[in-house]
Order: sequence, then C-alpha cells, then structure tokens
Amino acid sequence: MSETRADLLEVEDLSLSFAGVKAIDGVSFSIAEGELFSVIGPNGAGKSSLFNCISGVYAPQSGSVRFAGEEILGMPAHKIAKKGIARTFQNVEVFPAMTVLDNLLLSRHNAMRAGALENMLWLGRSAREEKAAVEKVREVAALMQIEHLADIPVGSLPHGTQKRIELARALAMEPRLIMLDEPVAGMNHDETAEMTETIVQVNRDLGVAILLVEHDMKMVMGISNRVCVLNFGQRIALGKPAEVIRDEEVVAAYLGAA
Ligand SMILES: Nc1ncnc2c1ncn2[C@@H]1O[C@H](COP(=O)(O)OP(=O)(O)OP(=O)(O)O)[C@@H](O)[C@H]1O
Repeated sequence: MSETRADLLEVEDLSLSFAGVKAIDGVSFSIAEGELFSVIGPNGAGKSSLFNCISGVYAPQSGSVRFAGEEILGMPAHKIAKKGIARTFQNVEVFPAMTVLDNLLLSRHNAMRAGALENMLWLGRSAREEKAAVEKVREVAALMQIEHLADIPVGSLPHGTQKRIELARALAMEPRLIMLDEPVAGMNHDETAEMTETIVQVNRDLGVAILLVEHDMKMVMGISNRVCVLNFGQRIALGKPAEVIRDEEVVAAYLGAA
C-alpha cells in the first residue's frame, strides 16, 4: 500500500457511553483510500460500538467522523450508506425468502434511489436503467462466485454462502468503503479461506477500502495493511500487523482476556 494515499475515513476523538459505561473512549484513527484496515480487541473492547457509530446506528456523545472530507456523524444510517459506506452484520442480514439476485438488486436500489416506496415498487425506472442494474449485480455475483445461485431463495443456502451474499449485497451498492463485522464468524476452515481470499480480491481488484472487525487473529494479521487494537474502549495500539502483534500492551490485553 502506498503511504501517500488520501484519507477516506477520519475518526477523531470519538466517545460513546451507555449509562456511565464508556464503550468508546476518545478513539482516533484514519483509513486511507483503498486500505484494508482492521480493528481488533478482546470481548467488550468497543469494536461493535465503533462500527455502529460510523454507520449511523449509535449517536456518540463527542468526536468526529469524516468520510471523504465530509462530517457524517449525526447523519441517518441510510444517508451514510448513500455516501458510499456499506456494511455487513455479525448475524447474517439478508431477505431469506427472496432470491439471491433480488437481494442484490434491492440493496443496489436502496443505495441508489430516493424514496423508500419507489425502492420497493421500482416505480418510474426505465427498462434500460433496470437492465443496467441487473448487469451490475450479475457482475458482482460473478466476482463473489454466487452467479449460479442467482434464482435460488437465500434462506435455503448454507450459512457460509449467505455470508458471501451479504458481502455481495454490500458490493452491489458500489461503495468506497465496506465495513465487515466478523465476516468469517461461524465458518469452517474452507469457507474461511475462501472468504478471506474474496475480501483480499475485493480490496485489491476493486480498490474498495475495507474496515474489518474480526476475532480470527490469523486472518486479520495475514491480510491487513494496518491494525488498530481497542481495549476497554481505548485505542492501545495502531500499526502494521507485525508491529501490533509484538506490542506489550496488546499481548497483555489478550492474555488478560484469556
Ligand atoms: N446497547 C448497549 N447498551 C449498554 N451497553 C452496551 C451496549 N452495547 C455495548 N455496550 C457495552 O459497551 C462495551 C463495548 O461493547 P461492544 O459490543 O462494542 O464490544 P465488542 O468489542 O464489539 O465486543 P465483542 O467482541 O464481544 O462483540 C461493553 O462494555 C458493552 O457491555
């Protein structure tokens, strides 16, 4: 990764409390355009809270989150998504009764269109526009190697495949940043290896920046450009994987949590 790339996401002095419990305590970091950046930390360190602040689900008490130079803190989640930040969830969030193709199309329409009703009914869309949308989501499906499943209801597919579909839904929005919340959780060895390769491919070939939260340390250390470590809501380390893994405070935090 070049060191000269511009910052895409800038998180500054972010703090979030729940009834006196500091879930995030003055955290700052930035992610460069096209970077693969991971956030790790023991259980309860604040990783999910951080995700939820950036994507507009939680409203932190203080701090700033800028995306492509624009303050996004306080914006509703759907507006943040439209700005170019897509996310996946710890638990698979797909529409199980809908086909793979329709799941991808709906995600794309939600990102591109204005009104919710119009999204649902696809009103006023020209046939050409619709054709372009189908072409785009088929392209994404091919990249994610789920093209052959296009007409199958998502709910009937295995967990690992549903996780891939969730990532494909995020990609269908053509984001500049994808936030992945434990993308290999619950996957077996082969599924994990496949998903890891896909994440690297999406980052490298599409140039999409990735913010990854994951407990699988081997995966994180193997693919990240930089890693940020949280403990009790605070940033205790930030750097290249080889630096972070040797950091005394990081080692102590993980041993303490073991
Ligand atoms: N909705 C909430 N209400 C109250 N406290 C919360 C809420 N969400 C998180 N917390 C608290 O904030 C702290 C950080 O939690 P968070 O879920 O962000 O950690 P995490 O690093 O994602 O943990 P895990 O790895 O277990 O998912 C914890 O002390 C947690 O109990």
